[in-house]
Amino acid sequence: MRIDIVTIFPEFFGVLDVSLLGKARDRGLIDIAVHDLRDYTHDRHRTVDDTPYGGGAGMVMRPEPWGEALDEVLTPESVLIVPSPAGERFTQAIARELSTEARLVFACGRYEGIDQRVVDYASSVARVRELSLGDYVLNGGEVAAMAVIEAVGRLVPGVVGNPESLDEESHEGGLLEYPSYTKPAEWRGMPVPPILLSGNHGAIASWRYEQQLERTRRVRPDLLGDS
Ligand SMILES: CN1CCC[C@H](Cn2ccc3ccc(-c4n[nH]c(N)c4C#N)cc32)C1
Repeated sequence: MRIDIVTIFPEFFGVLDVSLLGKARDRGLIDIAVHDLRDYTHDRHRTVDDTPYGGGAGMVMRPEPWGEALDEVLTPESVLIVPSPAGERFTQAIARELSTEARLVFACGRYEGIDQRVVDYASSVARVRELSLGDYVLNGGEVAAMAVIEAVGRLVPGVVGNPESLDEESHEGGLLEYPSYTKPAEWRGMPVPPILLSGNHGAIASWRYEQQLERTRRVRPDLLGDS
């Protein structure tokens, strides 16, 4: 998978050189390139924003630099992901969809957002998905892009050592994950649930499924279609 990120804060993505995704990059499973939007400006001040038509607070990101940047990184097979509070809610199902794509491009906006004509133009040359992390307002798209890249990247075959672990985690199969325990068998007076020490793998699987149902009913009844 090839990932291109366009942003005015390229240094924000330095963390992608470490941890699981860093190893995936070293192993050639994921190729990530970060592009500074200001490299696609041509004025002395490398200006990326301007005042909004129609008035209103804040500044809007100019279309010209974005057009030049996306001309360079978008291909017909790309999916352009535009983080936005007005986007569709990002979910594990969308992460799975995106993990099968060959090329992802992230357009990280700032200020009050990107001139709408950039998304409109990009939609004529590639698939575009405006995605939201959730119903709250961030200051830009970088945090959301990082979250999507991590959620998608870990689903790329070969990135996670034990692919079976991906099947039992939260939001796979529509349920939250079961609670996990490790040594010691008792800690601060709290024992590990005895079933987990029984060696009875069928009973352990049943207990874990019941734990998933109970936790989902308690914390996220909406996932079960309950109001
Ligand atoms: C006051 N204004 C309102 C409009 C957005 C302005 C900041 N901003 C500029 C670009 C941009 C991209 C994403 C998000 C964002 N916020 N919340 C989420 N779930 C997001 C996601 N994905 C926010 C963003 C601030």
